Formats: sequence, C-alpha cells, structure tokens
Amino acid sequence: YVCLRELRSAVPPPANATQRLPGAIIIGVRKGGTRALLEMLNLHPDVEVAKAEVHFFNLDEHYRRGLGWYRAQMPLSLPGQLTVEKTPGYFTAPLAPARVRAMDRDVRLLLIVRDPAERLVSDYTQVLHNRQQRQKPYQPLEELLLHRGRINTSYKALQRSLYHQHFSRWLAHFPRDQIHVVDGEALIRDPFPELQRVERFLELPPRIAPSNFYFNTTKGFYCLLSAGHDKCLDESKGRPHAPLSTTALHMLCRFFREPNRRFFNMVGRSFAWC
Ligand SMILES: Nc1ncnc2c1ncn2[C@@H]1O[C@H](COP(=O)(O)OS(=O)(=O)O)[C@@H](OP(=O)(O)O)[C@H]1O
Repeated sequence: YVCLRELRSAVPPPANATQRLPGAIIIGVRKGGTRALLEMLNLHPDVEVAKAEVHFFNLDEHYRRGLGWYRAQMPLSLPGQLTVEKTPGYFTAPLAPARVRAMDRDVRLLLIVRDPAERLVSDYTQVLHNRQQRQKPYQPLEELLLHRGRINTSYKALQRSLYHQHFSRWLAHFPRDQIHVVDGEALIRDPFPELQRVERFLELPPRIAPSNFYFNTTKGFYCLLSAGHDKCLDESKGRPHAPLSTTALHMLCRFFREPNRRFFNMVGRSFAWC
C-alpha cells in the first residue's frame, strides 16, 4: 500500500483513494486513552484515521447533516484500508448505539476503559484546565463530588464513570463480540500487547511492532516511532491530576465497587481497579 499520510499535500492522491465510512469506531471512554489508541492504530499501514473527533452520533446538529456529511469528515483511504474514527462522547450518548447500528450493523467497536475513579479525576482535571484557560472559576473537586458528606450521584463526571449503565445500552444494539474492550492502564504500561489484540480483533495482518514504541522519560509515557518520525501525545494527555483527599478517594472506590462488578460481568473479565 501507499501510505497516504506520508504523501505530501503537493502530491495528488491516487485515483482510487476516496473517503469511506469507518469500519471501526473508538466509542470511549472519555479520558480512557482514546487518543493514544487511535494514534497507535494509525501506525498500521492498512488503517487511516480521522484526525479530529467527529461527534456525529452524539450531537443532533451533526447527525442531522446525514451520512454524506459524516463520510466527508473521513480521511482518504485506499480499497482494503480500514477507516477509524474516535469520539469518546459516543459511549455515554443515549442515542449513539442505535444510530451507529443504523449506519452499519457490522461496524466494529473499540472501548478503552480505565479505573473509573481515576477517569473521574482526569475528567475533572480537564474541565478545570479548560475553565482556567478561559479565566473562569470552577469548584474544587470535592465540592462537586460530595454532597452532605455523601457521594453526589448527579455529578456528570461520576455518571460518565458508571460504565455498566452505558455498556448495557451498547449491548442492546450490538453483540458482545463486536465490541473489543481495551485495558487503558495496560495500554499505558505496555502498549504493544494491547495493540496486537486490537489488530487481531480488527482482522488486520500484524504490522505493528514493539519497535514502534519507546518509553519517553520526559513525557513519562510511551511515544510512537514510525518511518523515522517520533511522536508523543500533546501536553493535554498525562496532566498532573487535581488532588483528592484519601477519605474522598476511599468513598469513591467504595461507591464504584458494585457498578464495577456489574461491568465486569457484562464484559466477561475483571480489572484491577480501586
Ligand atoms: N502513550 C500515552 N501518552 C499520553 N497519554 C496516554 C498514553 N497512553 C494513555 N494515555 C492516557 O490517555 C489519557 C487521555 O485519554 P483520552 O485521549 O481518551 O482523553 S479525551 O477523552 O480524548 O480527552 C491520559 O489521561 P491523563 O493522564 O489523566 O491526562 C493518559 O493517561
């Protein structure tokens, strides 16, 4: 294959290159490692990825524009290549599963998960950062998380961590084996084995190699190496998390115990979460 992303913009794309609907979608979870997973998958020569999040199935104003609009957001690809997009907002969007199925009942879904307590803090940290950038005030995490000394179940970032609730909606529209679950912590620790499993799930020939990854001590994460170029994710990934008291963290962990157990039952595996 010609690797399209290597072609300079001055070089016209091959005549058989066209924009195709995705054959696989990374549906979430927000702050789970969706960008890292997409970039890592993009190492594969048979994969082309949509660089920006498309937000087609979760935002009515986009969905209304139809599949023609959606397709126009996709990268050029050659016959035989797989188009992949990621929008973490799909996982928690009530209408997304039915809409995705209406597009293609055979589309393959990837879900990358992470300790829901960690995810919540990461989610809070991102919102805090965005507010600070715009010089807007934002409540401390514990004020949002606790209400009269108990876990505040109406806090949105907490709801986004209730994986079983969202996953069950996807299972109402897709068979379990059409959704591959990636372990977000494992992807951070040692990305290659997780990527091998994804290649297998997507029925791609094994092309991603351990030499595509190196641990960058400055970044504190694995970065990517491909065709002599190296790439780390930007500074919005791997930010120091907002602090949370040990007491609040314990309460949160206790709170997630039952939802996690339900999620483990649904996916048929467990994770070493707090
Ligand atoms: N290789 C590599 N480099 C940098 N960051 C990595 C990597 N692998 C996984 N991660 C983790 O990805 C977390 C961000 O997740 P997402 O990309 O899904 O965030 S977002 O929802 O799109 O905003 C981000 O979460 P935070 O550490 O909380 O910032 C990272 O821990």
